[in-house]
Amino acid sequence: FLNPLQHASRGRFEQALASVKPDAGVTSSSDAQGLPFWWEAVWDLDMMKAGNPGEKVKFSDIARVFKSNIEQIYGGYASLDGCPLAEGELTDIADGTMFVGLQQYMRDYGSPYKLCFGPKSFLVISDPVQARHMLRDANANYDKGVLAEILEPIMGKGLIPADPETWSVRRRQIVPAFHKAWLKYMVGLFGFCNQPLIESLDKLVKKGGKVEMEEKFCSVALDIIGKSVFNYEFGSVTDESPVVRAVYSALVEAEHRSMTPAPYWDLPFANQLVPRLRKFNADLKILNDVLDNLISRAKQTRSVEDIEELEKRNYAEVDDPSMLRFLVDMRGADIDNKQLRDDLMTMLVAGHETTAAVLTWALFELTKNPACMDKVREEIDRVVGDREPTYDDIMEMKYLRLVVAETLRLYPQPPLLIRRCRTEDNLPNGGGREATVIRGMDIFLALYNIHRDERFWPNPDEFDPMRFTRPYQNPDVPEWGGFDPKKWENKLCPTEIASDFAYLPFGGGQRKCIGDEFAVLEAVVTLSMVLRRFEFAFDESKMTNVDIADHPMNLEHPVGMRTGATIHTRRGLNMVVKRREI
Ligand code: HEM
Repeated sequence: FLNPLQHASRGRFEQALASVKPDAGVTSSSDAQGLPFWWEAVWDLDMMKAGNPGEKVKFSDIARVFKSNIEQIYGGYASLDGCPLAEGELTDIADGTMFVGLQQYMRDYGSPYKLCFGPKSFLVISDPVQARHMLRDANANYDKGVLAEILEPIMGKGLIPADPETWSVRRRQIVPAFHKAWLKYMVGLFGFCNQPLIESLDKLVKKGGKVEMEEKFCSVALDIIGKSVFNYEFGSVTDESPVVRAVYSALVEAEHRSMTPAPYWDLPFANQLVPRLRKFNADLKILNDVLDNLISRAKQTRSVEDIEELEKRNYAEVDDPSMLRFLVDMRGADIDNKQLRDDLMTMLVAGHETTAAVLTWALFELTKNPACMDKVREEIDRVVGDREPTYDDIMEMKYLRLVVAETLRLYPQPPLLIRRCRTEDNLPNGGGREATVIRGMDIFLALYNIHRDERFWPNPDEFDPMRFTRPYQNPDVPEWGGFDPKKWENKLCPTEIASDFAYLPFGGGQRKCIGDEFAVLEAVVTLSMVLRRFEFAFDESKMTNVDIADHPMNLEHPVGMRTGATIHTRRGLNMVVKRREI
């Protein structure tokens, strides 16, 4: 449908424009960037089509889009939604550093702007008021769009990609699994799972001390998530089994897909013919077999209980404290095998690399900031010493929790959230401009941009964990409620509420991360155990000649590290480690 339209419309509309304004000065920002306006109409129609699967785009829609585009071009706007257009290079999305480019566009165009990659376009939102609207107030108007399509082969209908109907049933059943008694028990498990990491670092110290810490953190996070979610021992810190390789391969493919604009995996016979897809499918089978096995075993020993009873369990006496056990035992829970597997797979993917990324960046920032490192160590020495930390210790180590929070502000992983508009919606202006989001529009919510915007975070690029203890208001953005430390007083970490949606490492609103507390507890335990025992310095021999301050998230970074966003190309956090003298 769209191709002939593109060809036919090109000449006619350019002619039509010329006759209306024969020597018109260029008024549309899209024209100013060399994008012909008919493309915008095609994009807008393409959105509507995507938002309407199975339904034909009506003639009235086509007429409306073209009329509106012509009006808006002459009214000085660029596209149907009234947003300026930015033109992207496809390579920007393929190399995993797209969010750095998105920040530059935000400085040029504000929020929102429309980013066009060849035939595809995304509305990019970089404003807390608009984020609050989309994530919380008008959440029902949006779904996971492109993300759900990409993740479906791996996570099926797990919570992250789930459509709103599946999501509302599953979320209600999974939330109780993260109850307080379980989280407290998990803290002990985190300490236990960190012991092999300590031993492995000790061995490396004896061999000269060179270590790639991102890989180590990935391994410990995998061991933790395997044990806590389905009581499975990956043992990845000490070994690399075929199952561990299969997990990494599935993660790599998920990453790759999330940055590949063309869904080549959907092409006929691609799964049989493309070697990387054949490997991916084989790895996914290994993983699914393991999960299916664990699920059948858990179901064979099912002992049904009410949620209230399950939440009161004495975990010290429970054989299998895993989340799988809880979900299987819950009375009235939907325990369809496929759904359980999708949920477990989702936890595995969601809870592994994200935590590994925050650990990696925290160590990176602390190594760069010795004064912060000293403060962290003073706290760990005073509160925990050589013990394994408890839940109460973590509550007492406020500075270390703030270090984790500040790391998540500077390096949110994921750096953007993806949505698709289900019903036409109007965005408030906030600190940007009002816009109409048309049905089917794909959206990037650029967390990285919001987290590093000086209108919401003074000295935004500075690593300053104590910023979360200071209130902040900005009268220039009256719709934004500011940052209020009192609003997170009884929580583990600052929240989206305390920052009125300017701090969103775990998202916000109804689809907020379900594992946020789990992740912070895990990060604090791991950092406190590692930093108590070891000293780290950057491995100079691995550095490139690119200035450290230039591109903190760039591929050419001196330590070659990025967030887990592209595991397959990462070069890791190369360090020299030695035992700490206490
Ligand atoms: C530092 C670690 C983590 C970060 C930064 C993080 C970040 C996020 C973000 C930003 C979202 C919202 C996605 C969206 O709105 O599109 C999310 C959702 C989710 N996360 Fe996490 N996450 C982390 C750890 C975990 C852990 C440990 C688990 C599970 C054990 C987990 C499970 C989930 C699930 C199931 C969702 C989907 C929730 C829903 O849609 O209802 N995450 N996470």
